[in-house]
Amino acid sequence: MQPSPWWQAPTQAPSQDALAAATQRQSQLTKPAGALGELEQIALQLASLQGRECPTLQRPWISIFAADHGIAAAGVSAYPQAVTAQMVANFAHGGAAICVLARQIGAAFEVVDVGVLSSTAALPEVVQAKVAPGTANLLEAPAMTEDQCLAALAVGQAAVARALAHGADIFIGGEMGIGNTSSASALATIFLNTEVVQLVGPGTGLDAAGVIRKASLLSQALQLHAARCHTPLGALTTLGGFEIAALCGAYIAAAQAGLPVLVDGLISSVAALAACRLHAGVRDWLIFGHQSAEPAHVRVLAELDARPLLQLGMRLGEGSGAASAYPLLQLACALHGQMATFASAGVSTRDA
Ligand SMILES: Cc1cc2ncn([C@H]3O[C@H](COP(=O)(O)O)[C@@H](O)[C@H]3O)c2cc1C
Ligand SMILES: O=C(O)c1cccnc1
Repeated sequence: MQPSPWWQAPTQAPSQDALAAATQRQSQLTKPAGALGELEQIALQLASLQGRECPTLQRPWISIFAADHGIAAAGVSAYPQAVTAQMVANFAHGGAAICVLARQIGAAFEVVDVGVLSSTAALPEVVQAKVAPGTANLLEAPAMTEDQCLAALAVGQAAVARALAHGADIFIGGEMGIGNTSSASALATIFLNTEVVQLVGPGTGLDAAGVIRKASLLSQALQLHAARCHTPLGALTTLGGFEIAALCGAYIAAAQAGLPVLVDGLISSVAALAACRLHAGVRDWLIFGHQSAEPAHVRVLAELDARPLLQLGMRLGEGSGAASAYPLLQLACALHGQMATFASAGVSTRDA
């Protein structure tokens, strides 16, 4: 008998005792019950994930997974495929939006080549983990083989191991891959059991005609591959990108290690949905940073029963929405841990 794969191993269980203690504490803080809204919920979730009444966050970690997509050859992006590798260099040199955000929030930052078409080996800052130089064009063939998909999942697992070795207390995954809104929309179509035209959007900035063409191409690809997409792993293998599979593997590994995850936009959320379909225990460990302007995101978030913290009209990826939401998590922890109680401050309670 084959041993079970690592990604099926148990995830950690959030602490119900810590949740109860944090809920009790929150009821005593000097504010009307519920008045801090989602910040209260975030503090409670983090308490249950960290197993203590008063959670803190000090060491955020960001891994950006970069990979190319064969379907980019069909002109489904507003930008050329070469931008993937060019942006990897930009990440390595600290010039991308996520690099600025990482510095602002004091996050450790790495970029991982999990499948960029050209070599990134000349950039010493880039973690070399290339599964293959880009996926196949899913208009013609499955994006990857199952072995490649498993290898990409393991690239995410290895990133979480580096985060843990660093002492990270929250994991942010990001992605870079021209064409990956196509891959993500196709995957979401399968996971949401809907029509691709309901989900497809402009990505980097297609015009209306471009979006219609993208939907039509993806609809063809989904017809071609329908028989392969009946299992979560089959769908991920057939329609995914290497960076999406790596994010998926990272989310599973984080949940197994008890490391909270802050999820980014559409592409990251599709990877999170794939992770939850592969392993339902992942969901407890996910916090959702923002709702992207890419139209499919709101649907994917609803499927995950997620309430994102921010809605800023961002549609970048790279982990940027998650990194932007991180300061709110810190504020939630500070409020929860530092506010006075009704008793300590001598403030009358509601029923007094
Ligand atoms: C300069 C530049 C920087 C980016 N950073 C993230 N993306 C984002 O855009 C891509 C997905 O959109 P589509 O499917 O339309 O290609 C991904 O690489 C994503 O991370 C970028 C895109 C560009 C052009
Ligand atoms: O929401 C995202 O992750 C996103 C949207 C558009 C382009 N790239 C990423």
